[in-house]
Amino acid sequence: MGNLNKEIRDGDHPDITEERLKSTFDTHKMAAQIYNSQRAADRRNEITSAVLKIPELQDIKPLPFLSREEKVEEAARKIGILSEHLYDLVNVNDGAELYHLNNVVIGGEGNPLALHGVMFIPVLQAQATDEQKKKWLYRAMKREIIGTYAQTEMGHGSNLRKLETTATYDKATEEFVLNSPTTTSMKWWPGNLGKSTNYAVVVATLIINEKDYGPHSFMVQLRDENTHKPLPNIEVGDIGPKMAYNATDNGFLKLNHLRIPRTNMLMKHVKVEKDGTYIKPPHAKMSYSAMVHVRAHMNNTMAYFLASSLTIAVRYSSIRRQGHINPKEPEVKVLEYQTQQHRLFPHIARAYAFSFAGAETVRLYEKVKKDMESGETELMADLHALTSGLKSVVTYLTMQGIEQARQSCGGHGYSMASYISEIYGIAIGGCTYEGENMVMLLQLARYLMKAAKAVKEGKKVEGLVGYLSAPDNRHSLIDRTPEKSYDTYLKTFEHIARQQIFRAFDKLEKMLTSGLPHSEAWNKCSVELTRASRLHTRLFIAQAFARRVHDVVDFHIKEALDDLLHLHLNYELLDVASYALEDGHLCGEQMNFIRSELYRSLGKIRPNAVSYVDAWELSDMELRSVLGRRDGHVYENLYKWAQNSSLNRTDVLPVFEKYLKPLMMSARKNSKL
Ligand SMILES: CC/C=C\C/C=C\C/C=C\C/C=C\C/C=C\C/C=C\CCCCC(=O)SCCNC(=O)CCNC(=O)[C@H](O)C(C)(C)COP(=O)(O)OP(=O)(O)OC[C@H]1O[C@@H](n2cnc3c(N)ncnc32)[C@H](O)[C@@H]1OP(=O)(O)O
Ligand SMILES: Cc1cc2nc3c(=O)[nH]c(=O)nc-3n(C[C@H](O)[C@H](O)[C@H](O)COP(=O)(O)OP(=O)(O)OC[C@H]3O[C@@H](n4cnc5c(N)ncnc54)[C@H](O)[C@@H]3O)c2cc1C
Repeated sequence: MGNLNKEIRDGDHPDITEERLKSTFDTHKMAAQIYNSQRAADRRNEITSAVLKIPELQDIKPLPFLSREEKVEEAARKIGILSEHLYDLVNVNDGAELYHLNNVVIGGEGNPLALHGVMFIPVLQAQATDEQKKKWLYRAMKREIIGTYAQTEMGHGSNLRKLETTATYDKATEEFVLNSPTTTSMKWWPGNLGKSTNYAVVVATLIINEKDYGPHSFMVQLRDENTHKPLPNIEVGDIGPKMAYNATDNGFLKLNHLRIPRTNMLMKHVKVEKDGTYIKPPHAKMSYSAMVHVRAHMNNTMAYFLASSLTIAVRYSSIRRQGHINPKEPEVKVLEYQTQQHRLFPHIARAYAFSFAGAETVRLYEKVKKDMESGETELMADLHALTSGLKSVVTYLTMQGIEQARQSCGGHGYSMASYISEIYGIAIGGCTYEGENMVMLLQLARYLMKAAKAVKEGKKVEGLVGYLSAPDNRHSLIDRTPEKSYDTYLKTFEHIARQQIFRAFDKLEKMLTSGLPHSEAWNKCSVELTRASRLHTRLFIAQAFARRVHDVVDFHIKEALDDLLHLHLNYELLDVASYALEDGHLCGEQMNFIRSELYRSLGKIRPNAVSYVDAWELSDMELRSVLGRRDGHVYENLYKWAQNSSLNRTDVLPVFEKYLKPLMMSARKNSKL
């Protein structure tokens, strides 16, 4: 039998090899859990190996040394080369393969086709008629045209019903007139809108006979297909540098009474007839499908960002030696410190948890997508509630985890050589895009309040909120849990979520009964409501993790995942325990039990720490991190990396002659006086 950890190679740093030799599980088999099948895990590695053989696809230099213009150009250059090799490298119908190829070759900072694949094609697939698909979708798939999804405006992103861009139907010419009447009505933010795309699905408020029908989707050609010049009545450009994503040209768009044919409205589910008759869709929110698509996939992309930063931090922590635990022994790896373990290991568990919750979400999303094709919309509300909560909780916890990973690398974590700050910048965009987190938590809260009302009225609720009708114990039995049975833990999470959901519900009801209008009462309860949404979502994540561990067959993988789950449940419970202490569901003694289980878990995870992150099988090319190098040879490569700095091109910079020398000369002269 070979090594269980598949990353071991001759010549690696002995400290990291020592870690890998301790692995109790096969890291490639674990990758099959993370990526949902052995085949998917194999394909990732095959794609990486194939990419490594194509010299033109390698980074010209480390990305942090590129200017914004160079980043945009470099991403576009690679997209060009990739298109020559695409069909040899991946199955183009497999989103996960495409996503992986993008991460390896280009990375997370963006590329000219990012929104084309993530939103433009999905919105056409879901909302275009067959005729419209023939006209645009197939051309888009062949990349004859490049598009984006232009919804957010300078003045409105969250509140779609107040979008100011109008699409007014002109019956006489059978056209829509698209107009941005104010500065705040300009589209502002859409990815790749600024410079790369020549088409966009524009979301605008539909007006027929002066009646407002709310947001609808329209296909708009922005630029000439040959010259790429903006078409008449269109102003378009880049919105400038951002915290991260700077290889992406997020853009603005002003439409000046632009006329488009009636048939450019996406009409699979909703229609405007020639005479202006409006035929409503089977479900009012069907046109929100592109957002739900991204939200459903965000658990996995966030898990990936979190796992990337943890891979960097854990590998580095295994070669970084500083300080002593036993003064008679050599300096220890910083990974030996309990504080370092507590800082990193719970986030490793979260990355796994998000990936497992993500797999369940994508399954539900695929089902709802299929249902919608035949006009069936029953599960749309469930999916919207689930993805709204997960999107918010997962992005927020990912942000926390990445920042802990950065800090755990000390000073070198702050250098772009770690690349963690870039990953952080990219990931935290997710707290905002696809629905600002608070706004989305409040969407889930609407669903939870409906369920709570039903339960109060004596009705039985099922599915994701089924636990609200289930029997509850007055006191948690957590310290009477047999090993490897997590039922009592999950019951405690259920109790906490249930209590908070009913607390918010009762508060809201009381205000409504006192005569407060619903929207005001809602606002006054909104902090409690968002807490309810978070706790419900964290319960779902814990349940999804437990369901996955339950289903695993391989003994060693199951055991390793079980250790992570144990850590996860204890850590997360401590984080939310105040809710259960308030009503005596948990007592002080049980808190001590949870804490001691948590510390025991850290020790259990420690020998496998490097293997848990190695199992994500993130290559050096995609990590783009000196600290996270697979071989552990960090220090000599940090020095090499710094040589890329343009400041090192000459020994003396012109600023010396210009500013520093006069400053010092004058100081010296003055001190002689
Ligand atoms: C590992 C990965 C493998 C493969 C990857 C494969 C593919 C990759 C796919 C995705 C990639 C993932 C990540 C991306 C990576 C990089 C990201 C790059 C770019 C980022 C792109 C970002 C793009 C954007 O940001 S687009 C703009 C997004 N904007 C928003 O989200 C706006 C938020 N606001 C809203 O959504 C709405 O305004 C609202 C929902 C808040 C309110 O809507 P509305 O005003 O219409 O509400 P009401 O009329 O009051 O109605 C409320 C009722 O409607 C129900 N509702 C709302 N929405 C839905 C829905 N979608 N479905 C069902 N029901 C819905 C709601 O529940 C209310 O119902 P109730 O009964 O009345 O309570
Ligand atoms: C990296 C990035 C990429 C993006 N890409 C795209 C894209 O491709 N296409 C596109 O169309 N858009 C895109 N966007 C825009 C993005 O979708 C919006 O910025 C996002 O939906 C938030 O809306 P907003 O900016 O209006 O926030 P605001 O709503 O102005 O948020 C400001 C504050 O107000 C609060 N708030 C607002 N409404 C409520 C409420 N009802 N209740 C309680 N609190 C509230 C929020 O919680 C927040 O704290 C992108 C944004 C980013 C950062």
